[in-house]
Amino acid sequence: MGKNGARGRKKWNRKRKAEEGAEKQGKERTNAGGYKDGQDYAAAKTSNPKFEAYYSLVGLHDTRYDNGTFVTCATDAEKHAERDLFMTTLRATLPASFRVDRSIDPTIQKKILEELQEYVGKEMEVEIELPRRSEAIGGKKTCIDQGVEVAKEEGDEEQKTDNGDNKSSEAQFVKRTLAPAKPIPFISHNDITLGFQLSVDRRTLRRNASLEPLHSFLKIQTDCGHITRQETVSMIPPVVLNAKEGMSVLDMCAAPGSKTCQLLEVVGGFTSKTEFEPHGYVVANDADPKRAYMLVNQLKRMNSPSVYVTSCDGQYFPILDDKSIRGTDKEGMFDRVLCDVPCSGDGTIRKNPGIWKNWNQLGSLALHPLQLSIALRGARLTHVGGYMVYSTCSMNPMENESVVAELLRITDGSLVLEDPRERMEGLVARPGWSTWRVLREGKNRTRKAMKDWQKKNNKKMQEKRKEWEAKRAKGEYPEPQERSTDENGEEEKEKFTPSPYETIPYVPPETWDEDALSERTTSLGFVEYKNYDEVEYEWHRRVRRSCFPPTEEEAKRFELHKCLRSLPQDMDTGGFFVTLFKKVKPLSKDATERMAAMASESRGGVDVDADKKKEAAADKKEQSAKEGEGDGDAVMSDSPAAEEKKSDEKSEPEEPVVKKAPTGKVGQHKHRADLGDADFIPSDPSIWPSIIEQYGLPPTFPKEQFMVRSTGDAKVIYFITKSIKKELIDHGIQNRVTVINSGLKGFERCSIQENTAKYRINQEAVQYVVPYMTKRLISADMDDFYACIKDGFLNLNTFSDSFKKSIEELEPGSFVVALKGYEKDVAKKMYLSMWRRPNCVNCFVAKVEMEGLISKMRALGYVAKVQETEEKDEGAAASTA
Ligand SMILES: C[S@@+](CC[C@H](N)C(=O)[O-])C[C@H]1O[C@@H](n2cnc3c(N)ncnc32)[C@H](O)[C@@H]1O
Repeated sequence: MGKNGARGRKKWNRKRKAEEGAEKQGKERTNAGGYKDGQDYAAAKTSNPKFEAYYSLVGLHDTRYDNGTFVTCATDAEKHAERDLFMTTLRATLPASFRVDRSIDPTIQKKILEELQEYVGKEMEVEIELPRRSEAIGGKKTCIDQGVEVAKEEGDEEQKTDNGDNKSSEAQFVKRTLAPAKPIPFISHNDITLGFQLSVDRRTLRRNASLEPLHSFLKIQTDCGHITRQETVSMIPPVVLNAKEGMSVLDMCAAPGSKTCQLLEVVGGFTSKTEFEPHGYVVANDADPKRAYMLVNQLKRMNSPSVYVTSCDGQYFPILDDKSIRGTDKEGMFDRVLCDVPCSGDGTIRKNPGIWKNWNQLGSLALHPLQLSIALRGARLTHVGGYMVYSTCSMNPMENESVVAELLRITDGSLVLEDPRERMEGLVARPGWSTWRVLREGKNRTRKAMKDWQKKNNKKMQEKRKEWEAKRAKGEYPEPQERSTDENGEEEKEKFTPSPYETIPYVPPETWDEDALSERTTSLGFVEYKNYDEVEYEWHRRVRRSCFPPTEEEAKRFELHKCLRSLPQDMDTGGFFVTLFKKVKPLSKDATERMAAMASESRGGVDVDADKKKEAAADKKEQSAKEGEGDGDAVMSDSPAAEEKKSDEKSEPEEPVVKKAPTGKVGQHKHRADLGDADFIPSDPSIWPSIIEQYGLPPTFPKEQFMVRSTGDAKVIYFITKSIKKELIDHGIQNRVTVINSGLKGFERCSIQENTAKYRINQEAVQYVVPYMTKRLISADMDDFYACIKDGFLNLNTFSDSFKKSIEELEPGSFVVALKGYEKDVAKKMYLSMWRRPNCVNCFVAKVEMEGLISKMRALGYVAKVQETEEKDEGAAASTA
């Protein structure tokens, strides 16, 4: 592992730690620059000369939106306007957006949408706190000001107080009218729009007293899984993937999991009314086990058994295809594969202002091979006839079109691009590029080197800037500096010659003439290559052949215009890139070999070698021990080396068979039973007779689907869906990847149950047990059901006589209460896991689920008695007044 790789990993780790820390404390994310979401935007530098010069040269501002299509800018003025729009949008705060879960019960969904309309369907009068230091950067208004201005231009009087010279640290407020939320038409189901984009950012939503009712409504609905707060562009890849109920989906780089949730809502749905459990599933994988654990937390609120969370390097995700899986002999394991790969993320600059400071073109070049390798593995894992989506939140062609083009080149006709635009109403996305320029930064300046240099050159730099500003005021632009050379005529690498353009704010190009733009990038230390032959030998690992644009003939064949490329100004979002591939035939042997070679070459932030070496040693040991035994790994052939081994049993494989795909940090979390490599195994048969007897479960009860983790003392029994068990677990996936989590808790052992079985029913999977229960299941009307949804000991006298009587007939211990009329409605899940004590009962339901149940009851038309009385009192008071 090179020095840079290690440094890169450290940076990733720091970022992850910050995210995870925030997640733990229930706080929002902190970005690399140390700014919290929305915090102190005004203080963040929203300019970066290299970023701006690079994107101006590569042609980011060369197209504009005109009457529903994108056209090439014909004049410099049009390019200027495009650039201005781009920069202004990047400096404005990002509107908050969310979507309503499409899989929830239609009655509940309708009620949520009605309540939402009351909050966001009309203009809202709010008081907005202006940023404390809102002095404009480069003469522009600050983000918050602009965000509000978009909603409505009024109250300029009040605004002046803060936009002028006022640098007071007192909070200042202005009254504003916010525009209604914008529907996101392509986030819909059964012709009902389920996605919304607000006219305020998340920070304003959180901190504004007048928006508190909306904020707490969104919070409660989010906690109980009815609403997901997600960026608009992040919702696009799952829609493009077009998964259906019952399908198998692989999310290769899934954490923190917003897209996994979206996919799960679709595939985890029921295909028929007679089904007890969903047939489809999502395998959510992430190389970093810690992030995979974050994902598990995120998915908890969905209460879905249809997800299987794994942790392995996506480049090594095991290939288990077998004729018996889903009854097909076609290549591939999954109907749909999402490759939302790690990327430089410059499309997220609006919510991560630290990127302004840290943006670096070398990052994109470094990620290119890893992205390609993950996508190639994804292609191999996709069923013939299935679809794969490749997406990034980067605007850089090195991470986007160049990866797509190389993928098409390697797979040589197995993959074709499809254009999803037609079925995505309201989506504004530019065509992908068929050609682009390849540049690299001259030197990877570390932050420390930059700081040292700045310290050293501070005075000099200031003089230069003054000189340059004076020239700029006169309308003259300085000539680029001569590069300093040493006595041998070699460029002096350690001395940084300040570029006249390396100032903040960056000044837009005076002319869009290519030479002038090129001069700017050169002066900022970029080197441009016309073709791969020009790349210096020492740069071959960074600037790959695959970074270069396709030939004319290839470009015609590849149809890269079908890729979706959206810039922030197009829909007032972040920037994104999405491509839809259809797999039309199996990959060639050549492509499969390239895939294996690429994976072993790429380092991608995962110490693949260390694990492979360990595996190789273990394999050797095992192989010699098992000499003479059959090949136990036959079903799970993976690398070409393994396949070769099968076809030629006698020859030694050139590469050892990798048994378990490497993860980011194997072994770090072994102390946690819910992490690490604790597989799902069948439960001990001796526990079942008492459970069956206690809850009156019939012989049809699927005991084999109730499994335990292989470590620990099997305190919890998990419900695993039939398809996850049959298609993944029974096919040995656990031997090949670290399994983080799956299923829902079905039964939990308890010590206080004296007379009855030792296992109580857990609320998580109660809906998969209730349909089989013939004992200890009682029904309650709305009032009694509502009375049960409380913390602590509930006195039996709080219930109606008939319900009290049903409870009294039960022996102490675990039982379930079902809402009358909904006993068989598994999808609504109006069930409560309860505990009977001598004179009282307890409800074993988590607080967030309690809130969800109450909100479902409201949707079903229930008005709680207390609330009814309060409403009556309020009505009476109003009429007296
Ligand atoms: C862009 S994020 C994914 C975002 C996610 N799809 C979502 O919607 O929330 C990229 C993820 O890829 C993971 N990653 C990095 N290298 C990987 C690899 N080689 N294989 C699989 N995952 C990887 C990172 O840990 C990170 O969580």
